[in-house]
Amino acid sequence: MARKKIIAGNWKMNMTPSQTVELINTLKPLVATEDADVVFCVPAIDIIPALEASKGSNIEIGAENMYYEEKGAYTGEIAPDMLTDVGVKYVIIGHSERREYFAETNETVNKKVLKAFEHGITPIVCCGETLTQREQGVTMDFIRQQVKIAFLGVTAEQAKTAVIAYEPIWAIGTGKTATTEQAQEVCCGIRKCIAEIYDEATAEAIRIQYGGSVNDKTAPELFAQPDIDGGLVGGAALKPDFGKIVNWK
Ligand SMILES: O=C[C@H](O)COP(=O)(O)O
Repeated sequence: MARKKIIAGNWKMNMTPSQTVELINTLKPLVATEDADVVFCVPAIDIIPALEASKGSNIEIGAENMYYEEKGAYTGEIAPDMLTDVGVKYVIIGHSERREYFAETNETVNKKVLKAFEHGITPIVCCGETLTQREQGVTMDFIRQQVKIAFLGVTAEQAKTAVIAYEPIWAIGTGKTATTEQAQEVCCGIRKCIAEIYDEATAEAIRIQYGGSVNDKTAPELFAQPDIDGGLVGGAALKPDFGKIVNWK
């Protein structure tokens, strides 16, 4: 069974609501395709204008984060119901920037992943090693731990619909893309890890993205790899070139 590619933009903390509308109007015709799922993960305040602006297009809107409680005294957080109420289908969980600057751990990532599934939101679960870990030769050990904890308590049926984003931290926003071989090797390792946790059918179904300085030049070779099912794109998702990344073939 061929997996449909999923190409997502992670806008991070960029774009005001009015800039959001402008950017989506520019990108809408450029990202039109039936070959891939196209997702724009945007800051919370941009979600509603993004949904409005993308109406009638193939663009799905995702959130960049979500809390794992239903509601209550959690100042500044966004509840899953708030996302589903307006039509959000995806949420990025455990991005390395959330782990580094906002103290997210494998355990909070797991709670958020479970909560996302409970609400029918597809989590894009991020993992990835630091440069030191790569140099120490522990890349796969580290990532396997991240993935195993993130998926604790997740059923095989749920896992089949999940998205994992492999993002080597040293390649994020640095202009240093992992080589195609490095990216394929880790994505293949993640798929094997999913097969160990669940079974071959789940491993075959789950979609694994690569992220880290993806651009329109590197995307075609990366996305042609057998275990790379698309990308999670930061900087290049804010430019018209994102259209070329989406239509990489
Ligand atoms: O989530 C996206 C990644 O952090 C990649 O960002 P980048 O494409 O700007 O390196």
